[in-house]
Amino acid sequence: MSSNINTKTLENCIQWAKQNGSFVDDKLSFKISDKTGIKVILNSKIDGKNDKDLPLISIPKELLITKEMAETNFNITADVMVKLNKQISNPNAITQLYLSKLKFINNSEQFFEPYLDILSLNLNQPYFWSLNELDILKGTDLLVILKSNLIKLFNEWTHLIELLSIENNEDLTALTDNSENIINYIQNQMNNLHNGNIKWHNFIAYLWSNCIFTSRAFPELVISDDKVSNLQQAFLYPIVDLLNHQNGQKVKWTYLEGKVNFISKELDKMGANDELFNNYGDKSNEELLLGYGFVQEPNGHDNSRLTLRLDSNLIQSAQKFGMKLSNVTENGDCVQFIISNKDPLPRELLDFFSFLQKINFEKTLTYRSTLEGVSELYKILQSKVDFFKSHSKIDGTLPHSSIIKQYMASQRKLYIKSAETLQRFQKATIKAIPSNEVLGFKTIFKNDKQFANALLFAFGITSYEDLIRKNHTQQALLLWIVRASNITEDSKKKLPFPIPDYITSIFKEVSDEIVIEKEDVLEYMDFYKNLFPKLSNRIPEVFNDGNWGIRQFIVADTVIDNIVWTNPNNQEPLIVNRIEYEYVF
Ligand SMILES: C[S@@+](CC[C@H](N)C(=O)[O-])C[C@H]1O[C@@H](n2cnc3c(N)ncnc32)[C@H](O)[C@@H]1O
Repeated sequence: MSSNINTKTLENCIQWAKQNGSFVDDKLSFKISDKTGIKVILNSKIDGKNDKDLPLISIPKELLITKEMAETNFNITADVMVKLNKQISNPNAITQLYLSKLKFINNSEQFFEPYLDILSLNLNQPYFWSLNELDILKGTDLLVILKSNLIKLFNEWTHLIELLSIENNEDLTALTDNSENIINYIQNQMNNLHNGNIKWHNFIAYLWSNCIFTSRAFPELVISDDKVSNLQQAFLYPIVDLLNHQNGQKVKWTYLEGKVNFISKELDKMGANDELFNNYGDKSNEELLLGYGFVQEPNGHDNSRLTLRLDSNLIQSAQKFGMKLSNVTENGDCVQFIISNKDPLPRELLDFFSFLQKINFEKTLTYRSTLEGVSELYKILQSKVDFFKSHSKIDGTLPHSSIIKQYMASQRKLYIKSAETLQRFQKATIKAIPSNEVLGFKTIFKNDKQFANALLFAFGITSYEDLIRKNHTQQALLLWIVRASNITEDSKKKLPFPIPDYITSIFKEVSDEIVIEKEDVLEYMDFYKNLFPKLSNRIPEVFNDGNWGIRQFIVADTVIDNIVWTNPNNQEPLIVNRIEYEYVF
């Protein structure tokens, strides 16, 4: 973390806290590091505190920066308060504005000055990244959320200064609801911000305050029991906010006799020079990056949003069909699924993709629609893996290149995990189909010798593998489906293998319902003329037994749409009965 803080400002802040009634364990030292800014280190092992819940740091309430103080400072009347609550949903808005006032009005008499001095002007959240760096985020949800947060924050600030009748000298009308303009404004203000050369009521000051809050504030609930109506309401907690975060750390924040205490339950495992950590909560890398400007790797709490933009009618019909869709965007044309380390392949996502592949003949989700959905979903997950891979190859000299790379790598890892889980799901689903409800084309080729031999003449293929290699599977499948449709009770008995009844009955069903247009016939003409009457003349025992007219092939094609799924791993078509799919994972 780049920082404009030095050892002296840090030391002043600790002294200020101690002189004003704080307790800081003697065995804690405060250091500044290049990577993570200020951090807290153990000088030596701390005994006797772990089991007894004895605090390492205790801060009197007077040193906290709270909403109550902000309201007193701005003289908020009951009338304004009602309007504030109505127009601004962020319960910390007024406290953030108060923090800007404290930080950017130069006043060395100010009680909080030693604390304000350790709040860096140089923050790492992506809002402050260069245009080149933001450009790399194009196509990620991170950038979408960053932009929408900026729009919300700008509106919040506009309402706030209007309601409090604060005069602002900037003309920022062009920034309303325009994230590009807000981003350009931030870029133009960066130097001024870093030099502290801004007015406390400017939007850039408010953005800074907001980022200080998201990265350092503690929930008000710690100090006010159940009096807080909004769980997001927060306060600044000097000294304890110098602790960095590590996932999984066992810590406690307590409030006793007017002091807020920090307790660590990790001391037994720690010794001299170990860093003492806080725990900011179970956060994904996206939340950490936007809120705090860093990511954790590995991060068991990581997740990614898979956003699909679709026709809103389709989303509605999925819901009507009974699909559970927890995240549909307000305008109804986007649906989102959370891919997480704990659940890399949500059931909701699998079912939704099965629904998307369902055809009208299917009244339920079937094994076929589910497997077809798996194939489509796999392509999307793979394209995500490729996207995050190509986006991690970036210019290493950019100031935040290493954070960006870590973020892209962690997103990629999630999608790899999701795609691998999907492969396992596909295997399990194929295995779960009852054996009498599925027939693989490889088995057909092996059992129906007469047909397999006929293919040698039709396409010059010598084996099943040759058929796949020469890409004649679809044509061979069409021929075989027509053959199956021509099997009569009599000819059935002569075959050395059984043809499942569902194939013939679905063929009949499609044949009865299908309406064939002239265009359909034209589409099949070339294929048909290439093979017939050549095949019926040469191998009449196969291709002249029953009806081999062109209509049969048009029907067979629809039958394939109904009951065939081709495994993309080995190109084998599976003919699956139209039965309801059961989740087996
Ligand atoms: C509450 S402050 C902690 C003290 C902070 N290091 C400072 O210099 O004041 C939170 C900020 O510390 C940094 N930070 C905390 N934990 C970190 C971690 N595990 N890795 C990298 N940076 C971290 C981030 O910049 C974050 O916004």
